[in-house]
Amino acid sequence: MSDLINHRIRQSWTGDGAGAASLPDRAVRWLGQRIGPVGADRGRRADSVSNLADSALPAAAHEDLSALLGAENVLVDADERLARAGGLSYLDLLHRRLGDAVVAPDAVVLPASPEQVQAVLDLCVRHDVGVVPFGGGTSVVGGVAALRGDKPAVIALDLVRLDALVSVDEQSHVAVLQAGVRGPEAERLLGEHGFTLGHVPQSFERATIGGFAATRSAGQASAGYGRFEDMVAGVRVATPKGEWRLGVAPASAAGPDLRQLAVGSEGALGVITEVALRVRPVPTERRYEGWVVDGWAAGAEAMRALAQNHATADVTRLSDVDETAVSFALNAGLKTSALRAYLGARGVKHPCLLIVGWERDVRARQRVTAGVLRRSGALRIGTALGESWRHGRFSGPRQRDALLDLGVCVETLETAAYWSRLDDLYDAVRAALVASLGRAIVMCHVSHVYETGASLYFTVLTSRDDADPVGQWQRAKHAASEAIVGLGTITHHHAVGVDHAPYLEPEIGALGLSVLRAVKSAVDPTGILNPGKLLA
Ligand SMILES: Cc1cc2nc3c(=O)[nH]c(=O)nc-3n(C[C@H](O)[C@H](O)[C@H](O)COP(=O)(O)OP(=O)(O)OC[C@H]3O[C@@H](n4cnc5c(N)ncnc54)[C@H](O)[C@@H]3O)c2cc1C
Repeated sequence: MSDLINHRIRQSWTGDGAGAASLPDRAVRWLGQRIGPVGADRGRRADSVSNLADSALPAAAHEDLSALLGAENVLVDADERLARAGGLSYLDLLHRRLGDAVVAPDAVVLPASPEQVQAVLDLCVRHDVGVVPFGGGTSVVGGVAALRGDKPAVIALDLVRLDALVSVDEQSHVAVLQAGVRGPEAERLLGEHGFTLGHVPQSFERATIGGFAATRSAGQASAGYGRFEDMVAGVRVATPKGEWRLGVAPASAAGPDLRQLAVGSEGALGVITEVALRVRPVPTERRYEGWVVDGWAAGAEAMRALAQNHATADVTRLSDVDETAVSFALNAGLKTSALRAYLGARGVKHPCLLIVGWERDVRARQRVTAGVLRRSGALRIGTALGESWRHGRFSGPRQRDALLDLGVCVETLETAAYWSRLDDLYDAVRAALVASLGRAIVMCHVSHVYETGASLYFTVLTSRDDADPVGQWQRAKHAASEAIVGLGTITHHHAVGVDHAPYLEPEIGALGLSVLRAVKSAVDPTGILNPGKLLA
């Protein structure tokens, strides 16, 4: 099939462009001055995709899957296959925008229960068909790429129909959700019982419970609610060797915690069908504040002081000088010139924005946090800035679409390190990106803090190199990854997928890798699960 007109293909966060943000003219001009040519004529979207191969799903497998799930839940038409052809990284979106050939799964399969997921796996073992577990498809590391490995065909096992709240143990504060429930629906279902998960990554609107667990996701409020793995009390996992259920008590000394083999398994060790989660009462009050600190080093010290004095807010976040400047420049709603004047009058030369937000025990905790921040030299700007951040907290992906439309290469990468290495890591990654990209804005924030260290989340904006747009980002990403090795982790929350697989061994060692391979061969001896991910 060639030159297929396809409206389902995901060229953006919003898919068809509805709901996409647009950037004010002055922001576009400001960007052009900083990174070179940008403009409406540079972000063309293809309305066609070339060379989508016909489905290679063997007829016998198709028949068996249809008998199991009903023909309407085994989709082989191009639209459905293209809609699951990869995730949402810059390169994923770029390939589709440019109309490049895409690799799509041979079929999309929609089981409706954990039992059906298990039966699909059994069937795929018999027919030797690869399986890509597909949640919200928001992976930015190639986690849902339709790779076949040594298999003749691969299906996307979309968990969208596993959309139920299974149970709520109100006494223990544990709820069981099926894997395909998306972030907002999880909050709605739990909210009916007076609970919240408090897991709000920027991909919240689309990503799923199963995807959060499979990638060790971290939400914007991780300082208060924990990373997703901290919330996981138990898992139900389908594997080619049968079902695995783990998690019978809040804590256990019965050997290594095998739940952690499912959490972060990225679809390579099993399909997570249900997750038991620690939940908390819905907050009755919230307060978000903006603070400013002078310079990145002072900001990082303030974050460390908060973490080590147990004074973090539920959201605790620091932007570096460049990210602060960009958010002032791109955010038309903020009265940024007045703010700059105020900061100048207070002697702040290199403003770095700090956002802190509390969702329980607000008054008492706010006093503790504020005390540490003041001692760290930070200035409170007020709740307007904090609330403005809270309201725009999910708008990043829409702004990314608007930037892609202008021909901007925009991508993010993340890592984490101990406090003693954080500055070195920050400098090394920045230097690698700038050396590779030339004229670029490289900005960073800390949004996940621990007593022992913090994450670093870099965002890069540069004018797209039309002669070699893919190579432009691949070289920069490689340079940044090389800079990370030895100083921090190759991924703090985006997971390994395809993109980080070459860097797994330097991080966990050859022995670590062989332990993971041994586990894989125990649960998936013929290697049908997510070929080429995690363990490339
Ligand atoms: C704009 C944007 C912002 C983001 N912000 C954040 C953020 O703030 N924090 C964060 O942690 N991540 C973030 N991400 C990354 C991504 O959203 C997370 O990795 C998320 O956890 C993936 O969930 P998903 O349901 O979309 O999974 P998918 O993308 O569908 O899958 C991700 C991986 O998990 C596997 N998988 C999915 N479901 C299952 C299952 N049920 N069983 C077994 N394996 C499964 C897939 O095979 C794949 O390898 C962001 C991504 C984007 C595009």
